[in-house]
Amino acid sequence: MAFRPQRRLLNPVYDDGVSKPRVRTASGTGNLPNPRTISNVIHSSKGVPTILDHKISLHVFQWGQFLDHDIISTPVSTGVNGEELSCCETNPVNVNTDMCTPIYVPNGDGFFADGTCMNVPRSAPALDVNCNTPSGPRQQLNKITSYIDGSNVYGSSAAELIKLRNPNSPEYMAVTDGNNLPPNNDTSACTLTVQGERCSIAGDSRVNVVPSLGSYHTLFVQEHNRIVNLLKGLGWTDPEELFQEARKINIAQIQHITYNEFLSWLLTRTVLQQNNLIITGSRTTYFTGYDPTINSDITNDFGIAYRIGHSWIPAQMKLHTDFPETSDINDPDVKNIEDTYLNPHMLYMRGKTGAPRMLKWLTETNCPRTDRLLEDGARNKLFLKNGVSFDLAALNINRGRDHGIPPYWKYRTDLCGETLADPSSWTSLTWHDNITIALLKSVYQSPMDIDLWTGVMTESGTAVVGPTLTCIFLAQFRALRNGDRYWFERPEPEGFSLAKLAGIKQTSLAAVLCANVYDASFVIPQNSFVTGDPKNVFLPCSQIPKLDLSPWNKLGRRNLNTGKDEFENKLVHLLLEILKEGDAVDVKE
Ligand code: HEM
Ligand SMILES: [Ca+2]
Repeated sequence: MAFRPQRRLLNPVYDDGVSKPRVRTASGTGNLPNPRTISNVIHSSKGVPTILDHKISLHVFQWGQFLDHDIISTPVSTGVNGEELSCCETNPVNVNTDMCTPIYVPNGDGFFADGTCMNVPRSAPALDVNCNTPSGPRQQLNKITSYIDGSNVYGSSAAELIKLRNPNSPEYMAVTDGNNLPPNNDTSACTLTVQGERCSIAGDSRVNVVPSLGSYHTLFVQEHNRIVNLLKGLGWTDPEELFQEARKINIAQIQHITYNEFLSWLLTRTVLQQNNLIITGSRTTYFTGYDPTINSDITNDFGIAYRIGHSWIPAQMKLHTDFPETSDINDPDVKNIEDTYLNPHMLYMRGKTGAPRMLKWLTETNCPRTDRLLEDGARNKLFLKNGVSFDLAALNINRGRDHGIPPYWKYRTDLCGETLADPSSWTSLTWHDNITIALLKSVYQSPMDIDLWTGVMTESGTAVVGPTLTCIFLAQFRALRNGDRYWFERPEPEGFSLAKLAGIKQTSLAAVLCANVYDASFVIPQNSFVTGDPKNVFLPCSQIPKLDLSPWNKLGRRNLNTGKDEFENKLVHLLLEILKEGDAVDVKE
């Protein structure tokens, strides 16, 4: 259900105990550093060329954001008619601190002019059922469903979904201009460049933020329609049944890819294994970890910490260009990211083939390294329009304080079980290297003041992300699987039969890309996230294991696809299952 309050891993720390943003230092003397100052000192990539991670592709970046948009969207305060608030008062003491938390840029910034103020409304407070302010500390909302349920594709409510389905053939999701997303009639939802371009609608309202995100939304709408066609070929006819089953399969794929590929890289398979979060290769067992008492709601703390993905934002967006094609010199295939925010133009370029070209570019390009640095296009030029822009790092730090998120060290002790002899000593920062500690020291009065986002962005360790972030992630991703009644590895009717489940477990991001954007002969890394690993083989799309829908066959004795006898098919299927089972690496839950 959408519009539920976010849960918390730790109790909030507000300035007045209940609502005012955290502003004071741990020692009680003076205020915390300005978020823009922290951003300049810790998160600036000025003068540092982007360091790419040669092991991973930009699908890590794009899956990361797409997943974020399935599980969390925090609404902000608005005026009575939903209009944007103006939070930047000339005199900061006049700021309405219930609804506003503007960032006043300190003078001599180097990028923003003296006197610049970033207009930042506070996240809206959750009200009780009578729309009154509840007693106790201020809580924030999630306006989408926390479950990984493809709400970014299908919407978070029946009312949203109806606008996204094809009204004439309701088994399909609506598409426009061939394969683009349906138009948003509100043309202010994005900036349009050329006649004929449209802002899009999708299951999540942030679809227009960057074109690569739009290309992912397109991919999963297309994938829905492709599954519908496959089911039709297997004898499915009822439009509603077709829609619901295709949706269920599409969501199952998203869940599978998230845990089996994305999280397997981010947290490592070993950590997933230790925490019972591995999707087993088993073809004979269901997932039995479902616990109806677990609340899967997104946690506020996770919503701040998962912004680690802002480190993966690339400096530029690009379209794949086929050899010997050349780019249009007046409208090149590569653009700085600040020229692509809330602008779908790239998706409309080259005869509206932008979406598949962008997806191909994501496959063939390395992702920026997971570190504390943000590209200039995100840290100085976020949402640049008419000379006004934002700093995404400063926004993250500021948002954490708006939500009363406790400082970083509290998560180490109170959530992750570390014992710190003296959290006020800089030597307590065991997960930080010396250079980073020196930088933190130059801006924060005490290690007990370090904001959660900055703390986890600067942590190092042996894995991709540091131990505290791993601990926060595990708490969330455990809840998202173990508390989901509709988790795809559960038996029917919520989940699937074992045969169907085995068919779903064949899928991967590569398989979805092969089915929708590449030719059968295209050679793709089998795991399209972790492209630079020698163990990861490259295969032509025709040989990439793919979603196997044969267990969905509703046809009588003859399968129209193969012309084979159904009984014969079943026998072959059973034999294959037995053979596969023999070599499957099976971890019993
Ligand atoms: C070009 C790409 C991206 C842009 C422009 C972008 C921009 C933003 C902005 C403007 C916010 C709200 C900031 C605030 O006022 O608090 C935000 C929130 C967030 N971002 Fe990103 N982001 C991008 C990519 C990513 C990626 C790759 C991830 C994760 C892998 C991510 C995770 C999040 C999360 C978890 C939130 C909090 C969402 C909420 O609570 O509503 N973002 N992002
Ligand atoms: Ca969701």
